[in-house]
Amino acid sequence: MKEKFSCTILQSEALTKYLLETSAYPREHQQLKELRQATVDKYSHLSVMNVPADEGQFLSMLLKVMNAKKTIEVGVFTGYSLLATALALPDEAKIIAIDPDREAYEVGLPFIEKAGVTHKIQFIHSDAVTAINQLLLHSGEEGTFDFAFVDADKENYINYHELLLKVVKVGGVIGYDNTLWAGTVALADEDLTQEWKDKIGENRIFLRNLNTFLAKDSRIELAHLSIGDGLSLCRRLH
Ligand SMILES: C[S@@+](CC[C@H](N)C(=O)[O-])C[C@H]1O[C@@H](n2cnc3c(N)ncnc32)[C@H](O)[C@@H]1O
Repeated sequence: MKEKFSCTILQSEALTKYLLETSAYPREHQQLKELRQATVDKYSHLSVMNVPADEGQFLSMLLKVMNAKKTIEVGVFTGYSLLATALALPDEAKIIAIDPDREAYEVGLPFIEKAGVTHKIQFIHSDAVTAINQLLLHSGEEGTFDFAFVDADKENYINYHELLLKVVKVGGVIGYDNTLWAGTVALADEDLTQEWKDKIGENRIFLRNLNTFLAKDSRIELAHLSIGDGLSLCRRLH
């Protein structure tokens, strides 16, 4: 039987709604709420690109437990995960945020400003491979970042991995978002309707390749989580 298209990887849409409405939305920061709503108003169905509130809260807790002070964000869009990160980090923190789409970032910027965390963020208007290479060549900051969050072009995740393993310190963590790609990484081609195929494109294949690669990579400790749309956490070992 062909699967019906759904962005949730939980058992049902109702369970996703329950989780968000019971535990996540009541604790969501006011500026995160407003940023999410502004994203829906401006981008309608593309607003699903924001990480969901429960994942934002997970990232926030992880960063605090790690005592993170320096992070890099690859793929910003309107900045939901960026704002969640900026709110979690201490005042002296530094976040490098990279995206070739400045317009989307500017949709979220008023909420980042209202939250009083703009001073922690350095936005780089660029594709991330170029920007990270520049950072590695010129900044002297190689191996100094506590955390990297990647939520961008899926075909480049494997390239980001090589670069970011140089950017994060030993013991630092890289998070790759969407690594279960709405559950489609587990489906055979014949299980996919045309609607699914149109929506998921080739990303399912890129992410499958990434998942297989990360599972074998002895340079990292891996935790592949079924939160949001799948989140792979990679801790640099040496
Ligand atoms: C899923 S959205 C990020 C959503 C964000 N994490 C949030 O919670 O709002 C993906 C973003 O990746 C960006 N992107 C695409 N190609 C990129 C590249 N080569 N380098 C950096 N960012 C890229 C897109 O412009 C888009 O804004």
